Amino acid sequence: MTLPGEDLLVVDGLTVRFGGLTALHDVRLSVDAGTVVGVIGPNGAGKTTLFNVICGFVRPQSGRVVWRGEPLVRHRPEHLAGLGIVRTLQGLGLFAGLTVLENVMAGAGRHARTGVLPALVGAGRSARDESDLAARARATLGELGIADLADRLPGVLPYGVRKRVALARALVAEPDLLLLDEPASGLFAELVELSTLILSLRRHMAVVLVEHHMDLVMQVCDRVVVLNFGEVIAAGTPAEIQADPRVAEAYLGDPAEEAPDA
Ligand SMILES: Nc1ncnc2c1ncn2[C@@H]1O[C@H](COP(=O)(O)OP(=O)(O)OP(=O)(O)O)[C@@H](O)[C@H]1O
Repeated sequence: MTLPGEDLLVVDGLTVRFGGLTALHDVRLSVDAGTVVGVIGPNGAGKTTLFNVICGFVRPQSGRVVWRGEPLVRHRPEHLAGLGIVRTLQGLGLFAGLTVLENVMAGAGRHARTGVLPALVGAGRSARDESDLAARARATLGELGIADLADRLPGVLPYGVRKRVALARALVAEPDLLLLDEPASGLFAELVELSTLILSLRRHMAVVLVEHHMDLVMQVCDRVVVLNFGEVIAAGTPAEIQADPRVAEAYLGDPAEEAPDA
């Protein structure tokens, strides 16, 4: 158990190159238990690459990811849930042939005693495990206001509801660190609820939030890290970031983006 205020995750001097392109250059950040850290920056700044390194999808040329004081060495995405780290995907990644409830149960991660495939069909879990997990999955759907949709297939549901299902699947794993990849995209009416939810998560886990929606970032984050062309150009509280001229300048170069003081 990591206590509030302790570094849960440290990203130390990460550099990632794709051919001649430097996607991340000497990136450092740390995430304390019980905090929400925002990672923002214009398109192509390196936010997704940073998540991909933390998750083990991309190997850095140099630098390291330290989890609970231990460097993650050759870790792979499938090991993450066992470590207590869960990521939501921009593309949602729900299983079309499984109900909402089954999709959420498939996220049980380190609490499932078996691998993903047996877990999907329920093999290898006792009836007791199965019913405990189903109860937890239903409770999580209830917290997100969609318990009544447990038996539906995700494909027939609106995008905003599918996003909640994907979030429920991440939360049912009870991670210590949740990597949230653009949770607000495609949501318009539900931003207040989303910010309330993210703030409530801090009681149980740390959150790293990649998000273009600046109102949400500024409302929910304890600290914000700003990437531009793969480098950290600013880090601080939301108020410090909003007042930082380097940040405004980075966004002004990209009129399609929403600047932090918008
Ligand atoms: N697999 C890859 N191969 C080559 N270049 C890549 C690869 N992944 C990312 N890049 C490049 O690395 C840079 C950083 O991309 P990344 O997707 O991390 O940025 P981002 O901040 O997440 O952008 P966005 O906000 O548009 O999602 C970009 O120039 C991108 O084109």
